Formats: sequence, C-alpha cells, structure tokens
Amino acid sequence: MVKICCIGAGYVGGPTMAVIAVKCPAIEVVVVDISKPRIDAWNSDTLPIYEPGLDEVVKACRGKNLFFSTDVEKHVAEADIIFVSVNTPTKTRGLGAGKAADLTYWESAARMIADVSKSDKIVVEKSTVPVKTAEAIEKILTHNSKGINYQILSNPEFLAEGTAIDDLFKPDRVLIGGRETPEGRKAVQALKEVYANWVPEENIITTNLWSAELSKLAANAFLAQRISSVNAMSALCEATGANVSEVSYAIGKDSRIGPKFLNASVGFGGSCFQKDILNLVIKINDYQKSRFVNRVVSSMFNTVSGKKVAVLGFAFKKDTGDTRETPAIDVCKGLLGDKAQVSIYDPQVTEDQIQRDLAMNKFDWDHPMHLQPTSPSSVKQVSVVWDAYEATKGAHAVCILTEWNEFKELDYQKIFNNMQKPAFVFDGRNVVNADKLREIGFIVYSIGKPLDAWLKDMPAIA
Ligand SMILES: NC(=O)C1=CN([C@@H]2O[C@H](COP(=O)(O)OP(=O)(O)OC[C@H]3O[C@@H](n4cnc5c(N)ncnc54)[C@H](O)[C@@H]3O)[C@@H](O)[C@H]2O)C=CC1
Ligand SMILES: O=C(O)[C@H]1O[C@H](OP(=O)(O)OP(=O)(O)OC[C@H]2O[C@@H](n3ccc(=O)[nH]c3=O)[C@H](O)[C@@H]2O)[C@H](O)[C@@H](O)[C@@H]1O
Repeated sequence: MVKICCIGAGYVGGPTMAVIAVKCPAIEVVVVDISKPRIDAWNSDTLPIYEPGLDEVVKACRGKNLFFSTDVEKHVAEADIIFVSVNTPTKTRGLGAGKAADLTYWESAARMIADVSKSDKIVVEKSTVPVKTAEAIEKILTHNSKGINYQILSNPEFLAEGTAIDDLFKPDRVLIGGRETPEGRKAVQALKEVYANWVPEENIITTNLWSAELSKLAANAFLAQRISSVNAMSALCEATGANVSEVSYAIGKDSRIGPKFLNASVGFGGSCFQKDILNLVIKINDYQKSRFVNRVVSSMFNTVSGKKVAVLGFAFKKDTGDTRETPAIDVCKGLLGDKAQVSIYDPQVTEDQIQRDLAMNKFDWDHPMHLQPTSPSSVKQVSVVWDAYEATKGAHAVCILTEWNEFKELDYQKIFNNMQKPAFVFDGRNVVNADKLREIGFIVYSIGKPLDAWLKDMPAIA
C-alpha cells in the first residue's frame, strides 16, 4: 500500500488530503501538524475549517484510510510520498521584509524529513513557494542524506477557498514539475498515478520544476491583475455613468477574455493576491521591450555600434501593415541609440512608413495628419529592404520582431553563410526552431526560453 504523509493540516493540506483519500481507497493518507488543537479538531465533529462538502468527504474516509496525527516524525518516516503544505507567509522582518516569502516553516519541515527518513522519499512542494525553492530543499535533504534518495516535485495547489472541494474534485488542471532525469520522471509518474484515480489524463500537466513553481505565482498574478483591471474600470464607470456590471458582461463575452473573475469589488483580499496595480501591466510591457534590446546589446560584447542588425518584421503583428505602437519602434530606437546600422524588412510596411515611425515622437501618430511632420527626415542608420536575405546579408545579428509565417520558412543555412560570425538570432516572437538554428551554428535567444550557454555568461540584464 502506498503511504502518503502531508505535513501541514491547514486550508490546503486538510481538504487536499481528504480528497486524495476518498478518491484513492488503496492509499493510506496521514495528515500531520505541530498544532495539537488543529489535529484534535480534524479528529472531532467540528472540523477546524469550513468548506462546503468537506464534512462529508472527511467522514467518508476518516479512520479508514485518512488519519490526522501530531506524531509528525513517525508518519514522515513511514511515508513513500511526503506533501509539504505548511504556511509560507510574507517576511515581516529582516532582508526582504514585506516582500519575500518566509520559508522558515518549510526549512524546518525539510530538516525534519532529513533527520527521520530511513527510506527513499518523494517530497512534494504543495505550498506556494518562490521559484527555485526546490533547489534549496534538495540541498537540505541531500546534504543530510545518509544514502537516501530524495526526489523533489512541485505540485502547486490552485483551489480557492469556499469552493475547495469542487475545485479538488474537478480541477482545471493538476500541475506536476520534476527533475528531467530518469529518477525525476519516475517520481513525476508516481504522483501522476495518484491523481489519475479521478483526474482525466489530459488535465494532468507535467513540466520541469521551475515552470511548475513559476506557473503558480503567474496564475495568481494574472488573476489579481484581472480583478484590478475591473476595479479600475469601476472608478471610470462612476465618473462617466457607465455600469460596471454591464461592462464586465460585455467584455466577458469576448471569448479571449471570458466571463469569470470580472466582478468589481472593494478590492481583493486573501493571503495570495497582492500585486494589483493596473500600471504594472504597462510597466512590464515597456520593460519587455528594453529587456530585449539589452539582451541584444549585452550578448554582442556590450556594443552594437557600427554593427549591422537585421530587423525582420516591423508591423505590430503578422498579417497587417499597421505599425501603430508596434514594439519594433522602441526596439529599433534602442538599437539606433546604441549606434547600430539597422536593416529592416517587413512584407507589408513601406519604407516611408518605417522612416516616419522612427522619426516621430511617441504618441504623435494618434494626432490628426496635418499636425504630423510632412516630410520626416529619414534616419540615416536605417535601411529598408525588400527581402529577408537582403536584410541579413553581412549582418551580425537578426532580430525577429513580428511573427510573419514566412520567417519560419526562411533558408537559415543560407542566411548564416552570409552573416558575420558569431551570428546571432534574437527571436522576439518565438517563431524559429531554436534547436535547428543552433545546429547550423547560430547563437539563439528566444523570449522566455532557457538561455544559450553563451548568453548566460554575458553581463546581467538591467
Ligand atoms: N489557502 C488557500 O486557499 C491556498 C493556499 N496555498 C498555499 O498553501 C500553503 C498552505 O496554506 P494554508 O493551508 O492556507 O496554510 P495554513 O496556515 O492554514 O496551514 C499550514 C499548517 O502548517 C502547520 N505547520 C507549519 N510548520 C509545520 C511543521 N514544521 N510541521 C508540521 N506542521 C507545520 C501549521 O501549524 C498549520 O496548521 C501556503 O504556501 C499557501 O500559500 C495554495 C493554494 C490555495
Ligand atoms: O493561491 C491561493 O491561495 C489561491 O488564491 C485564490 O483563491 P482565494 O484567495 O481562496 O479566493 P478567490 O476566489 O480567488 O478570491 C480572492 C479575492 O478576490 C476577490 N474577487 C474575486 C473575483 C472577482 O471577480 N472579484 C473579486 O474582487 C474575492 O472577493 C477575494 O477577496 C485563487 O483563486 C486560487 O486559484 C489560488 O489557489
């Protein structure tokens, strides 16, 4: 019989383990906690937390294959899989106070696991933790390992309070991250088999450890931003006579936005949602563009002065010639600021438009034509050409700024042969097959993907 032990009998540990127990009669589940009153309550008729449906689930399996205990060490020692679902509050003092997560409880749980274990263990991060916590936990466990093999998995929880049991019975997805080694994959599979007792296979996502840890934080950030956006609209509604419920309904009908989580409120609460300013979205967008330019410059020995940089794509998205607020403007201006020679190709944007865009002040495009400069002085460091091969000839680097389909089909071997070496590709839209380009010899940067060894060694990005 597989034995599961969960450290932490709180809002997550209690309901999650009760659902595992009820759905997996062949698994023994023990929930342990250092708080005796909490454990006593879990063993009583008055459970320590209120959740619709929780009483029934606990009553169905408590004393059969679900147990609550304060004998933490005994049950950790006996378990095959240990979930750690202790609290991870915000630090209130010291370095990072008010911002960083306080991992004191996590660390003491990990040290206790290392102390009492006598057999191999799968240790599952259930708590919400900063990215890379698994690495720290791994270090604590393996430095004290006594020959025991530990596999760390990240299995963040997405339940919301008030709907915990429904969310656990029918999760949108279960996410399991693990090491990309044979032992890591085996551990991921073992945990997947637990959830597969009631969750459809296609809803169980497996990833690497860091993607799983980050996805949890990202999901909460997206949800919090959504509420903040609606709440910002509520102030606009009050000022204009619009009705926020009507606005939410109307925008929620857009299938890309969807109808959920669009209720204006006095502000969101709960322990997890904190970063809530609408401004953040704009700041992040500007940051994303300057980060791209910094990548280009820092990768190319910290200067692009006098170097030819090919820009493929100028429109704000594919299949249009529209350039209003295209990120290409800011990226090109950044490269020109560092004195690059920029050679631009876009299948639908004219040379006149590109020169106009690069000469114009930000937001001027949104004023009537007669207020805009009639004959913009062309920017000398810029040439606009008729195809991608011409743009990249003799270049040190290629920057892909629009996701035109034709950029996927280019003959990159031919492009490589005609470029300066080392030849760089900075893919701002994730359109190229980075592995194939690396085989040809390119140094490739793809937005949000693991970095080339070359790029990793270059100076940090501002
Ligand atoms: N509350 C929620 O809706 C959700 C919470 N989370 C995350 O899950 C984690 C747990 O959250 P909650 O269950 O709400 O916290 P909680 O505070 O209700 O429960 C944590 C429990 O861990 C126990 N504990 C702490 N250190 C221990 C140790 N060394 N040994 C044994 N027990 C120990 C505490 O006594 C407490 O009962 C947090 O990281 C939280 O961010 C994730 C998704 C949803
Ligand atoms: O990581 C966590 O702890 C959890 O945080 C939230 O769950 P929770 O905080 O329990 O509850 P929510 O339903 O998300 O509500 C959070 C706050 O936002 C408010 N809210 C929510 C939705 C909405 O449309 N408007 C709004 O103001 C709620 O009233 C509440 O104050 C997430 O929804 C869960 O997916 C996540 O697992």
